[in-house]
Amino acid sequence: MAVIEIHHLTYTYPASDHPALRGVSLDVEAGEFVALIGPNGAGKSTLCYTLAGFVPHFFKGDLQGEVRVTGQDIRQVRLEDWVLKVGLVFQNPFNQISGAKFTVYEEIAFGLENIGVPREEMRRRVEEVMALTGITDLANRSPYALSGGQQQRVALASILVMQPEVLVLDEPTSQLDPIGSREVFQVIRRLAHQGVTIVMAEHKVEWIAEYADRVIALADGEVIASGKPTEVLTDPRLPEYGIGISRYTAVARRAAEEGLWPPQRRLPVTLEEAAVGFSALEEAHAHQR
Ligand SMILES: Nc1ncnc2c1ncn2[C@@H]1O[C@H](COP(=O)(O)OP(=O)(O)OP(=O)(O)O)[C@@H](O)[C@H]1O
Repeated sequence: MAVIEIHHLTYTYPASDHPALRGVSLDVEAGEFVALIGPNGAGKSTLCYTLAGFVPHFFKGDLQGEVRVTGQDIRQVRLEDWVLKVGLVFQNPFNQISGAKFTVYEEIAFGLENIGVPREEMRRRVEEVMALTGITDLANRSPYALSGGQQQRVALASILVMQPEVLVLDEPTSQLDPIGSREVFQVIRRLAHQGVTIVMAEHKVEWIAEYADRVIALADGEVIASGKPTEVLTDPRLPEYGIGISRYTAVARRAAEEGLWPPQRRLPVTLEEAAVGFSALEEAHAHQR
C-alpha cells in the first residue's frame, strides 16, 4: 500500500469559482522523495496544504475525491492528530520558529514538551534529530542568530522530532543560498533513505534532478507530467506551461537544433550531465576526423 494515496482530488477555495486542484491522482511509496514543480498559481502550495490537512480542516472550501495517508482518510482525522502524521515545513523558517524559546535545543523540544513526552525520551529524540540535520553544535545558540540554512534545518528538526511518517515541504530553499539549499536537500535525501516519505514543492530543477526520485509537474491545478526527474525536467512542453527549465537543458536543446548534441542522448538537467554529453560528442567527432 502506498503511504500517500490521492484519487481524483479536486479542491476549490471558499469564495472562489476556479478549482485550485483539478482531478489530481497520485500515489507515493514509503521513503520516496517526490518533487512538485509548476508555475506560480499551479496549485503546489494547495497540494502541500491538503497533504498536511490544512485543506479541508483549516481552509474549508469544496474538496472532492480522496486523500489518504497510511490508509486514513483526511476527512476522518482531526487536524491536531493529522499534524503528528504529516509534518509541514514552510518557505520561510522564520515563520516556523515559535518565538517562545531561547535556544535551538529548547525550540526543538517544544513540540514534545507540549504533548508531555518524558524528559529522558525528549532528550534522546532532540539529540537524534539535531545529529540528523547537522545542527548539534548549534544547540545552545538562539534560533534567531543563525544563517538561513541553519534556521531552516532547525525548523526541519522541530518537525522531525515529532516523527511524522510524511514530510511535506513548500519551497523550503527559496530563501536560501546554494550552500543552505544543498544542506537542506542533503538532509531530505537522508530522511528518505530512512523511510520518511517526502513531498517537496521546489523550483530549483538542477537540485531536484540530483536528489528527487520522481517529479510531478502541475499547471493550473492539473498534473501535466509525472515520472523520473530526467524525463519530466526535459519535457519540451514545460516552457509552454511557464515552468522554468535548467540552463543546461536550454543550452543543450539549442545545441541539438544545430546538430551539436549526441542524437540518441537525453537532454541534460545538471552540469555533470551536460559535460558528459558534450564530451561524448567531441569524442565522436574526433573519431570521424
Ligand atoms: N486562500 C486562498 N483563497 C482563494 N484562492 C486561493 C487561495 N490560496 C491560493 N489560491 C488560488 O489557488 C490557486 C493555486 O495557488 P497555489 O498557491 O497553490 O499555487 P502555487 O503553485 O503554490 O503558486 P506559487 O508558486 O506562486 O506559490 C491560484 O489560482 C491561487 O490564486
